Amino acid sequence: MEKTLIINSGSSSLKFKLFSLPTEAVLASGLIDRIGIEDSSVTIKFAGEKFHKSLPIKDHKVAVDLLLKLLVELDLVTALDEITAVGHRVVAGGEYFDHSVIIDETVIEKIAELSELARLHNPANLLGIEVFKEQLPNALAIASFDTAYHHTMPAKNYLYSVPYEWYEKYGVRRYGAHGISHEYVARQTAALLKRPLAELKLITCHLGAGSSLCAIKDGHSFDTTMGFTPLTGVTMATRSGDVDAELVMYMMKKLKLTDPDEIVSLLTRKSGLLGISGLSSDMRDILAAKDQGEARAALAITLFVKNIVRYIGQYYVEMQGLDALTFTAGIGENSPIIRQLICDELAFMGVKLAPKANESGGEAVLSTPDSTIKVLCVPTDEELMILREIELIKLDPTRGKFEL
Ligand SMILES: Nc1ncnc2c1ncn2[C@@H]1O[C@H](COP(=O)(O)OP(=O)(O)O)[C@@H](O)[C@H]1O
Ligand SMILES: CC(=O)OP(=O)(O)O
Ligand SMILES: [Mg+2]
Repeated sequence: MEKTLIINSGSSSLKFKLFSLPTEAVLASGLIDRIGIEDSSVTIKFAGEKFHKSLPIKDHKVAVDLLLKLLVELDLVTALDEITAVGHRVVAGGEYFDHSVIIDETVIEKIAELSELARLHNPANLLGIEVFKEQLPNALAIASFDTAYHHTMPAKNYLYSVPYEWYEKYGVRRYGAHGISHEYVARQTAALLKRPLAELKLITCHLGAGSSLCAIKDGHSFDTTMGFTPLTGVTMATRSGDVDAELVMYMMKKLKLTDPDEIVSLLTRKSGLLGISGLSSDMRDILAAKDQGEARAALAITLFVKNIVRYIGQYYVEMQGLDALTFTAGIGENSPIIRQLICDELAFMGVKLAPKANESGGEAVLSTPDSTIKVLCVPTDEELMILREIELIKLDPTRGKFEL
């Protein structure tokens, strides 16, 4: 049987799905969770069974090695070379990549070159690419980019108000991220609402360790909260979201930092929910701490919600209307309380959640029939999107060609 493996390295996790083609049946799916923090674990579901183990997973290298080992140990493959194609999610594709490509040396070089634009992700993505290339030299390997979906944004939304030459010479612009997820979620939203996607004004809220919102109009990405890098936009697990560029210089002086990487690292790894709460980067821990009366956990949640609502307001005006708001990713899919807190701020606009539907989650409409804007939950499936890219490239390999 021909097996296709899709690898999705997020900032806090490594997810994978093993598919059989042409049926697209999921043979196994797994999550290596809380990479680099306490209580990390691996969970793999296959053939009605569930394998779960808690173990320290300090970085993505350990996670990839563990995945390779478990694929064989759990008999998900008898030999690795049963896997004839591998799809990798890559976060930063910059101006180079507006579609999925077959991975070759030039593609690898460009992904490495773009590492500065996604420091938590591209190095981890490359690691997965290199390990699987070594283990499966004959398998078709493709890369699907988070940024590709946002290539449709108009200049007014992707340009910063900085000297235009910075864009022309250095590619300084908003690239966004999570595009594979936003696209999937938008399609599912239209399907659930039984309306053509092109007619809908949507905001998809991808709320995970990394979080971003996307305004979708005329069936395409119109605006998004992440920018030149995935550091900006809303409050994230360890990322600051939007800050004033001047505070970077100011804090470098105050903290006597000489290397700019150090301050970016503090904004990337020590800020967000972790920075505000001083407790954890994981929303599950923050919610539990809030229930225990921890004031800074409550404050972290308030900031998280406020920043999301601020962008919903912005996109409502930019699109001149809104048909639906869809929640996805780790927090968006699994936290009724966060969905409720966000929708409470929109109650004045006539947004109403149906409590039972919100509690149940899953792929569903969560709002009441009289809500002015539909609210939905759609569990994301970045892996299925990447699989579909592989299927298209197999049918027509010219689709996956990368030319500079
Ligand atoms: N039941 C839950 N309630 C609240 N937050 C959750 C829940 N389950 C997972 N999360 C959050 O989802 C985050 C991971 O989201 P995910 O989209 O998988 O992350 P990644 O950005 O690594 O792809 C975790 O950091 C955690 O904060
Ligand atoms: C781009 C990004 O932040 O991805 P993730 O949420 O998977 O970390
Ligand atoms: Mg993710």
